[in-house]
Amino acid sequence: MNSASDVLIIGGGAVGLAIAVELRLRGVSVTLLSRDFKQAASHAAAGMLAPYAEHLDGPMLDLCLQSRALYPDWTQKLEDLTGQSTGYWPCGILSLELAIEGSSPRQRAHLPSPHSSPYLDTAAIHLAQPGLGDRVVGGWWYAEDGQVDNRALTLTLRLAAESLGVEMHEGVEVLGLEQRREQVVGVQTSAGLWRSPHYILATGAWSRALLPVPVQPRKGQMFSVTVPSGAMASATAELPLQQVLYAPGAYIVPRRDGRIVVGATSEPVGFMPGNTPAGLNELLAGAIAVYPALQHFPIQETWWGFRPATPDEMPILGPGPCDNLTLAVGHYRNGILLTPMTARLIADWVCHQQADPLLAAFSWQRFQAGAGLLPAPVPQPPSSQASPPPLNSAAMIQTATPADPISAEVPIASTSTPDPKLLIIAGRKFRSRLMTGTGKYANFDLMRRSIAASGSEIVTVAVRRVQTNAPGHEGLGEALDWKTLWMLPNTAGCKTAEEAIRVARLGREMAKLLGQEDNNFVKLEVIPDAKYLLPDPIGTLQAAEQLVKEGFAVLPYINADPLLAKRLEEAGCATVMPLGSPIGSGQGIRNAANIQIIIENASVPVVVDAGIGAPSEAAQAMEMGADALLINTAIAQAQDPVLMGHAMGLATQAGRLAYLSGRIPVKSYASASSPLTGTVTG
Ligand SMILES: Cc1cc2nc3c(=O)[nH]c(=O)nc-3n(C[C@H](O)[C@H](O)[C@H](O)COP(=O)(O)OP(=O)(O)OC[C@H]3O[C@@H](n4cnc5c(N)ncnc54)[C@H](O)[C@@H]3O)c2cc1C
Ligand SMILES: CC(=O)[C@@H](O)[C@H](O)COP(=O)(O)O
Repeated sequence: MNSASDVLIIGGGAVGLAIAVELRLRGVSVTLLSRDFKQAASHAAAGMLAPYAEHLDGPMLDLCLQSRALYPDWTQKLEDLTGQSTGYWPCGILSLELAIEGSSPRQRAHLPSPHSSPYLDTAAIHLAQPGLGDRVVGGWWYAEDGQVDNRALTLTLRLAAESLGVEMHEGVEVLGLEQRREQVVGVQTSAGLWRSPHYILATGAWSRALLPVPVQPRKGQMFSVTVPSGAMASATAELPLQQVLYAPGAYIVPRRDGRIVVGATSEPVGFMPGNTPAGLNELLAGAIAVYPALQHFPIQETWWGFRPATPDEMPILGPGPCDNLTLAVGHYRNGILLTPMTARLIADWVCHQQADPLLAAFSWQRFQAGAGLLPAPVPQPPSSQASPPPLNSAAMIQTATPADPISAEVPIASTSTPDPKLLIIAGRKFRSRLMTGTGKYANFDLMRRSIAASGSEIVTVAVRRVQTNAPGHEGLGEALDWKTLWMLPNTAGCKTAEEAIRVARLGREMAKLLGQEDNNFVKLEVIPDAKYLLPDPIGTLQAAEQLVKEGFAVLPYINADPLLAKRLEEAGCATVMPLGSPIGSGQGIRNAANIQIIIENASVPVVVDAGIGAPSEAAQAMEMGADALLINTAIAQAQDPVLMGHAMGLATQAGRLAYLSGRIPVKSYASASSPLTGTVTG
């Protein structure tokens, strides 16, 4: 076992390194473990310091402005410590407005300036920056924004950390945090167990592997060119670009050493590595439109990186869910800019347990409760009308009252960490992870009470059957309270992509008519096969691509095919919904291995849909790491649907909590529960 210093930092990107330096300067001993410096977003970034050009607002703007203000002294201090340049350059940023192709540039209206920065019209902007393309019709001059050479900065931070005596271990991967009650008691790593009094998580886009924080990778591709000597302004041998050009299609960041860095795509493709022709094409076209001379500059390098994105695009900073765990993750697009302020705030917290008021807006707990939630997430004990069989109440997990729904996520007697993560689909937040159906119920009253008992917030409705008043569906649209439930129109009954697209559009209208104006969700089912009700993968992909283009949040029902799931995710689907076994079969999870692969690779929520027959199977899917479930037949056709709804709701929660807790490994042999040594003989 390795005994670390006062503080153990996990992650050696700019954020982890800067915190290490700041803590050492305050006399704290620090160990830093990092898997791979080269994979860090800090290495891949463009290094813009752009709170204005990025159009930030609220507490995020405050944080970024304070961080930008720290940059001159902070970089000077690092340069004094190491003798190395950070490439900090307060060069200003020109944020450009482009005419839409085909429209008259003169007719293009511009947005008001967000920070009373000067707007430059067409003539002024071409004067301010010679060589701009014809499509540039104006823009804002943000004199206080600038840049730092992020690679030079991270190198300088590493040298500073080393020279200050930070114990750094590059190439060490942290595999898991060992938690006991509200304490981290150690970290399991590729180089053994480490213990420390305090831990800081600074693992960027990879944070979710260690803690269930809502951080997702958002890939960005980049390239760089070098300015050829012939392109220097001849009289002065000056570089042709002296400021950052920030445009909708691409940004262009000239470095002082003659490189020009161009970025960046923004792709929700998980951790898929590599530059792609489409990505580079997008950047090349965007950059050449802004600054045409660039098309003749030799390409120097192409690369990519993963931004750590949170649902609200703000970082997660400050105390974590354990007493001795501090979080500094999720800096998304502005982590280089936010590095000095993050280091200062985190060091204040660790050294003095002093939380700057600004930190409140960046707490991990903001994802636990609050805005955007529908109000009925708790599985409700069945009402007296449901005539439940006698239950041993002492054996039941207690649930909270409806007035306290969030606490019901955790069994009351438990000391485990509550699930900090909401289910987020297409930006909409839900507390319940169980979706339910509306078919096959004996009557609407039973349906309403079963859904309420399950705690489900998302309820799917077969658009075609409602529209045609199919048996059991007459008046179904009006039978549920859509003020408290979120409608998921589905395309059941559609055999082809074309039909499904048509029905999805009808579903959107139906949701509107029933009061959900902003509901763009559709559960996409393309099912040509009546016997097994298996979905058509090709038709599903085709329909999904079209519906995504039309602005739908598409939740496709699929066989558990990992490659198809990835293709659908790449096409922009909001979830993937692999079936456990055929619809209504009650066979449970018959394809666990493939569902596991889908879960491991998905960056969108994975909803296990269809075939679940019993609560143990619901729990099984959630224990595997599914984000949510959809269950219809097992509830609607149970002998007591209301009671079964309740059971399924609890099983979904139990499975989720078990997944978050981390189950013990399966072993071939027994291991005694009490010590084998030191026992009394006789
Ligand atoms: C293409 C691109 C352009 C960008 N441009 C800008 C910009 O212009 N301006 C700006 O301010 N920001 C920009 N960003 C965002 C910025 O780069 C990030 O927000 C910031 O670098 C995050 O820093 P970090 O230290 O938190 O994470 P990272 O730099 O990603 O570092 C995380 C480190 O943790 C390590 N790690 C992860 N898991 C483990 C584990 N289990 N065990 C051990 N080590 C682990 C990783 O190996 C990595 O070294 C850009 C990002 C990208 C990808
Ligand atoms: C209602 C619905 O969408 C079903 O088609 C879904 O697939 C659930 O399947 P089970 O009825 O097997 O739970």
